[in-house]
Order: sequence, then structure tokens, then C-alpha cells
Amino acid sequence: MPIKQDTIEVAALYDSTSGLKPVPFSSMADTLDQGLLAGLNGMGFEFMTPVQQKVLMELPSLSTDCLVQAKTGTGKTAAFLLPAIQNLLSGYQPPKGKVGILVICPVRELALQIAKECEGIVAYLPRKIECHTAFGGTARASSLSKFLNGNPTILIATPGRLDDILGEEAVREKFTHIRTLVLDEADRMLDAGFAPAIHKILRRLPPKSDGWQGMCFSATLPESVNDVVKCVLFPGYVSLSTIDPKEAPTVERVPQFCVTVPSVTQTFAALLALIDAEYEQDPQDFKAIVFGTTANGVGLLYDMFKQALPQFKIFQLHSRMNQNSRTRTTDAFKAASTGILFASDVVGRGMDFPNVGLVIQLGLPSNSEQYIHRVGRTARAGRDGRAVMILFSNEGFFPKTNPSLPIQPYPVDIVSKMPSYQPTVDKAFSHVDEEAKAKAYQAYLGYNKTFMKKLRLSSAELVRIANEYAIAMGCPEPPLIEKRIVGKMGLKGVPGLRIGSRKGNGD
Ligand SMILES: Nc1ncnc2c1ncn2[C@@H]1O[C@H](COP(=O)(O)OP(=O)(O)OP(=O)(O)O)[C@@H](O)[C@H]1O
Repeated sequence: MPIKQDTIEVAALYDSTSGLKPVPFSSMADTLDQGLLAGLNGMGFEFMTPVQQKVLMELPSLSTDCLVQAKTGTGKTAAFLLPAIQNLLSGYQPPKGKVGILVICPVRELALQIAKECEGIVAYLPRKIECHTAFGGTARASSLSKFLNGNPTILIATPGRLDDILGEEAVREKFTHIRTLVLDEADRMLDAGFAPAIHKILRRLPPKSDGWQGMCFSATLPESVNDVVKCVLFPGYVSLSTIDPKEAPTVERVPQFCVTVPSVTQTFAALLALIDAEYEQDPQDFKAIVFGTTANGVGLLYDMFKQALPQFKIFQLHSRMNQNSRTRTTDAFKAASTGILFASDVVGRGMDFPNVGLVIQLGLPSNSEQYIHRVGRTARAGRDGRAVMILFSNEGFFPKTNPSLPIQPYPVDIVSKMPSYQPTVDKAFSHVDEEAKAKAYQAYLGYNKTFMKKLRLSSAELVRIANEYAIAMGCPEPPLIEKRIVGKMGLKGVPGLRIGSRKGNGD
């Protein structure tokens, strides 16, 4: 059964990659197994994308360690799966029951997406290759027994669950013949948040000196990553990139804009006015993602915009949802031809939602890499897309401090349009649960606390702005925050906070 993937305008990806021309996979019959070529054909992949071509044609051997950078949405997944699987087929298949290829990626949804692409690639091999997944949010015991009793030649995992199951001797035994380890979104996997788990995982896998291949892939590879990739790549590894160092690392087909509003209280009306303006401009198959900064903030946007935009199909995806709803929404938004997804960074990287024509970022991304990955959710695969960020005055430094990003002022005057949208915002907020507002308020404080210096705010000013944000949500007064949480945020004694316990607060 062919596993049809959303395919892309490969030729369009070559416009900006100097010196390369589209080459069909069929010309790789000497390098790639017939079964793999049949799988690619079944998926509708006819030509290699630039990154696939570079990896398959420029690596000294398909088992060479490599660090690979290519723009978002240009086919990196197949670019690491194909050489790794081909290596197994060239005589390095691990014994039955053992893992040959381990791919580590940051989130569950991405693990599922990679596994699906992998299943398409191996669908026509005469000898079945199983691809398993391991990620949190699913029943540990049953997925573990499936893994232990199955034949997981390929495993796609997120670090938390992988680290957890590697605590078991029987699981460690499964990795004795590992041939390839891939870090997808490598800079994220090696940043301060994930690195400890990755190092713990590496300590429990066979040592690098056993000769397994390391592959690191991302659209963003800041300099700092060179110091840390050593843990998975031998010195002398090959660096490949399809991005010209002089070029902006975002896809050039994405015009990028910024709307700056004077006060944080106006951001909701600005978002509504912006969605309207963008919809009017291109109402055909309007499919957009709006990124918020925190899970609870995104939950609030979803609750509010469901009321304010009844004419659209509205979705939400963030870490405060259970895994079943996350998976269901991911599938629904992938399949949807129109709609608006309110999302946190659980889908900021790597996720392939076909035909998203617009990405909006409300508030600051945590860094320029995150900005690039979020913008990369649109204009995937040679298609068109636009990206707009909405910032309030203190956040307006972002485009200035990142001059390599081609961000222009938004061409339509959104600020003068906002007053006519304010009544809809106020009415919509009157239907939103007070606890949702309180959680969003608390999350807002916590997130922006980390940016105080860049925002040029004192603690008292931060609290004042958060309180304005609460009033904009229709809270009669700033929501209560528990003393313990105020202490954790380092805001003890700051004027303007209301300390106390909210009944029914599940946090
Ligand atoms: N050679 C090809 N021909 C046609 N379509 C392809 C080809 N390679 C990949 N695709 C499709 O292109 C889309 C983007 O691929 P993929 O998700 O691997 O991009 P990516 O570079 O990993 O993006 P990100 O940086 O966001 O993770 C997917 O829908 C995939 O199925």
C-alpha cells in the first residue's frame, strides 16, 4: 500500500540553491535499494530536494558523520532516513529484535510524523522493517512491552521517554547493535533544556568508539552547536548546508512583517484586525497558525477566538492538553483545508502542516532560531506563505536586534483599525472562564520575567503591564497568585500583585 505524503514543488527549492539542479531519485539506482526507490515513488517523491541531493551525493559514504543545515520544509526528514536505512540494507542490518537506527527529536507530534514518513520509505522493501516510536504521554507499560517484544529496527523517540526506558537493562540490550543515531532539530536537542537528557541517553548507549554513525540536522545551527555536536559526531565529520551564509535563513518566499502596537492591552484587537486584513486579502483556503508564548496563554487565545471568530474552524495545540487530544488535533489540522490553529512551541519546529499560508507570532519568540522555525511552518515545500508578528512597544526591539531577518513594517495600518475590533474582543472575553484568564496572566508574568532586561522593564513595571493585560482580558482586578509561585518567579514584595489562593486552581 503506498503511503502518500504531501509532496512539494521540488523545482521551486532549487531557485536559491546555486549550482544544483533537480535530479530524480530514479538516477540513484546504484546508491539506493530498489525497494527504497519504490517507496519514494509510492509517496510521490520524484526529484530529490537540494538537501536530499547533497546528503546522498556529496557525503563520502552514506555512513559518514554529518552536520546538515537546510531551510525549514525542504525535506530534511528523508535526507537523514534514506542514508541511514540504506546503510542497514547494505549489509549492516542489526540482529532481529535490535535497534539499528535511533532518531531523537524534541516533541511527540514530530516523532509520529517522522515515523509516518519512515513507513512510506520502507513500505516496498521485500523484508519488512519495523519503525517504532517512544514518547511520553502514552501508557508506559504497554508501549514498552510492544518495544521489547517487537522488532524495532528503527526507533523514533523523544528524549524524556527514551531516557526513562533506558533505565531498564532489557531496553539497553536492544541498542547493542546501533548503526546510526540522528539528532533532528539538533540545536534544540543540544541546548540547555535537552542536553542533560541527551548526555544521559548517550552514556547508556554503546560508546561512539563502537563506530556508529552520528547525524545532526536542523534549519538553524548556531555557532555554539559546534562545541556540543562532538558527543555524537567524530572529529572530521562533514558539514553540509544548502543555505548561503550571506542569505537570510528563512525561506525567501515568505514576506515577513511586524505590527507594533503601543500597549499590551491592544494586542488582542490587533490580532483580530490582522486576521481580518489577511483573510480579506486572500480568503481562498485560509489556513493559519497563531503562535502564542505560553501553553496557558495559547489556551486563552483559543477560548477567546472561538467566540470572536465563529466563522472559522479554530484549533488549539499546547502542552497543557492530553496526548490524545494533541494527536487528534494534529491530524485534524494536517487534514484541514482551512482554519486557524492557536499553538505553543510544541509545534514550533519540524511539524509539517500542509498548506499553511500564514504564520502569526503574538509576543516575543524566545530567540531568533525559534522565530525562524515558526516562520517555517508556512511556505513549506515550494509553496507560498506570509508571516507577521504582533509586538507591543517594549517588545519592538526584536526586528532591530535581528537585522538579518527580513522583517518589514506591516503595510496596512492595523493600529487605526483596532478600535472597531475592541467591542468584539471585550464581548468574547466576557464568555471566557475566569480561571483560564488567571492561568494566562500567571503564565504571562512567568514568561516575560525572563525577558525583563531586553524589555527594559523593572519588576514593578512588568507587574503593571501584566495587570494591564489582565484588564484587557476583562478581569475586574488582577487575578490572585499564590505566594509560593510569586516566590518562584522572583517577584516577592513587588507592588501590584494580589497574593492569595484561587479556589479550584489545579496548578
Ligand atoms: N523529494 C521530495 N519530493 C516531494 N516531496 C517531498 C520530498 N521530500 C520531502 N517532501 C515533503 O516535503 C515536506 C517537508 O519535508 P520535511 O518535513 O522533511 O521538511 P524539513 O526540512 O524537515 O522541515 P523542518 O525544518 O520544518 O523540520 C513533507 O510534506 C514531505 O513529505
